[in-house]
Amino acid sequence: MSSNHRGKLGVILMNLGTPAKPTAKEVRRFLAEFLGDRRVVELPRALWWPILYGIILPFRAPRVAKLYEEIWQAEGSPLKVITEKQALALQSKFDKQEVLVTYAMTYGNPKMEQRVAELEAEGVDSILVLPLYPQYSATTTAAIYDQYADLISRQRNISNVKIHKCYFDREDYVMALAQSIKTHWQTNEPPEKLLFSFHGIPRLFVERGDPYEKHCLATAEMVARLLELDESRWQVSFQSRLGKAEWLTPYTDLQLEQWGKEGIESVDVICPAFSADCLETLEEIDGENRQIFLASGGQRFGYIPCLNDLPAHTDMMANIVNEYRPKP
Ligand SMILES: C=CC1=C(C)c2cc3[nH]c(cc4nc(cc5[nH]c(cc1n2)c(C)c5CCC(=O)O)C(CCC(=O)O)=C4C)c(C)c3C=C
Ligand SMILES: [Fe+2]
Ligand SMILES: [Fe+2]
Repeated sequence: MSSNHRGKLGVILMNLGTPAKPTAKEVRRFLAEFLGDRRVVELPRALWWPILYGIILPFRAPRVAKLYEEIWQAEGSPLKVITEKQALALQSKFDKQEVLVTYAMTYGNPKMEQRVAELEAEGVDSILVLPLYPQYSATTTAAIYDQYADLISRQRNISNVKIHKCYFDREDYVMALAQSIKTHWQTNEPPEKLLFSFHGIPRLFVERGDPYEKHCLATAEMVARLLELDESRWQVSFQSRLGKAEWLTPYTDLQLEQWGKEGIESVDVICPAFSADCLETLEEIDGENRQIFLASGGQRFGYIPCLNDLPAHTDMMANIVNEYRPKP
């Protein structure tokens, strides 16, 4: 190795995963893997398996498959299509001899283990796993750490992997969000209310120590401050709850319904916990929740897309990558 050799870094962008096809069979396969993870559902297995296999999978898979069908693109599920674009955009920032970028999914394919093996075969000296979850939660980010722990538990000479835990308060991340909102307001009149809708998690997880809620509130506050928004103009809410237990509140759908009924005419919704548009944003927010707001009296509903492959998002990822590059 020459004295100025920095070492070749592999980068794996990681997101949650998505079904391979919008069919009941593939959605069932995906949900079984995802909802079978103890990080996602903590109930004792003896209690959870009968509910999952007896009720949730048989009823939810065909229903959710139809929703996936509505958003499916020619190249596949939006989450996967966008993650591929993000990896390509990030790769374009680096010489492949120095930084090699790929992506993986926690559930479904491609898996982290496969990508680590591919990158090692390409001769990388170390690997950065970048979970594309700005706000840390045990339900998402820790599941990635578990997969890494499982991988190295089967290795003698363990892979040289670092994982970037979270980036909810990075200046370049909150600036990218603020900029995307400003851009939206250049072509759409700013609304009466801006709603920051984050994916929910059960309240009990937060009570047991998950910092996710704090991270979400911090992100929203930083963005609102950058936009110089008065407190009365913005609000945080949580979406996508599942089951009967209490999740983080206020719930996005109920908040929008209440605003519609109270005479709020215009709302914009942004979903900062999602780094790529997916079922939960395109169908649940831009579809279902739009209808809820309009049906309860609202007049104008705007959806501000995720950061996806926006240049500011790619720049932020490149900044994180540079922080992990070995010094020359
Ligand atoms: C117990 C259930 C769930 C927890 C906890 C949860 C946390 C969580 N999820 C995301 C990001 C995404 N979730 C997505 C889909 C999705 N999420 C759940 C359940 C929980 N999520 C389900 C059952 C599904 C599948 C769809 C459905 O059946 O409703 C996705 C999108 C996948 C796609 O294919 O488009 C993402 C992304 C976060 C960030 C999070 C906690 C912080
Ligand atoms: Fe989810
Ligand atoms: Fe949903």
